[in-house]
Amino acid sequence: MTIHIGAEPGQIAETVLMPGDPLRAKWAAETFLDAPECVNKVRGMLGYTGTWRGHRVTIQGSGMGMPSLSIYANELIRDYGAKRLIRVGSAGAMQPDVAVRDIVLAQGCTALSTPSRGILREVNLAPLADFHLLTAAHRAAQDSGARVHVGNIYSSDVFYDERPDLNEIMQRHGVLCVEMEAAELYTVAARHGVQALAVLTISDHLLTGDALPASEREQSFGQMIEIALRAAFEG
Ligand SMILES: O=P(O)(O)O[C@H]1O[C@H](CO)[C@@H](O)[C@H]1O
Ligand SMILES: O=c1cc[nH]c(=O)[nH]1
Repeated sequence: MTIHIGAEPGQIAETVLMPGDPLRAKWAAETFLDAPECVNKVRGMLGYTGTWRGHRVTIQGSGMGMPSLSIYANELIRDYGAKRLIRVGSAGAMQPDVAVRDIVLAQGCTALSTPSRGILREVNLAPLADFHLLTAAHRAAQDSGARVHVGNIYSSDVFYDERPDLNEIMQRHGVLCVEMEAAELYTVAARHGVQALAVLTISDHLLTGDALPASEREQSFGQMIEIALRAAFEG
C-alpha cells in the first residue's frame, strides 16, 4: 500500500492504463478485461487489475491535472514496479483538420510548467512518448480505421483558460490539442526509465465549438482503450 493506492504488493500489473476519470477506469476494466479486480478505492480513485488476451493489465484513474497524475505515476513506478504507463484521455482539438472523435497520439508535449519543474529547474526537458509504444499505437489506430494524428500536444494547468493568446501561439506552432496530464507523465517516466504514451480522443473542438455528445463518448473512448492495449501487447 502507498499513501494514495491501496493495492497490495503484486496487485498492480507492469502495464497500466491511466484515464483521468476513475469511472472511465471502471468502465474500461469491466468492458475490456477478463476477471477485473478492484485494487484501489482510496479517495475514490478507482483502479482495476485483470487480463486482456491473456496479458495482465491495470487500469488506474489519475485524476485531473498534472499534480494528481504525478502522485499516481510516481507511486505506480516507484512502489509497484510499473514499467509501461499509457494515458487514455480526452482532449480539445486546436487545429482545423483535427475533428471530434479523432485519435491523437502525443509524440511530444508542450507545457508552461510541470510538477517536475522544481527538479529540472532551468532545463526545458522535452517530454517525449516512448517510440516503440508510439509506433505500435499508430499501427493499431490505422488498423482500427480511426482518424489518427501524431504530433505535439499542449498539457495545460487550467481548463477554464483566460489566456486566448496562449491557444493562438500553440495553434500557430502546430500543436494538435490540449489536455492536462501528459507532459508530467512523460517527464516522470523519463526520470525512472519506463515507457509512456498518451492516447487521446478528441471530445471537443476549441475552434469550432463542436463537442462529442455523451451518448457517443463511450464508443470512441472504447476505440482509444483498444488502441492502447494493442500498443502495449501487440507492438
Ligand atoms: O478525460 P481525462 O482523461 O480526464 O482528460 C481531460 O479531461 C479533464 C478535463 O475535463 C482533464 O483531466 C483533461 O486532461
Ligand atoms: O483538458 C481538456 C480536455 C478536453 N477538452 C479541453 O478543452 N481541455
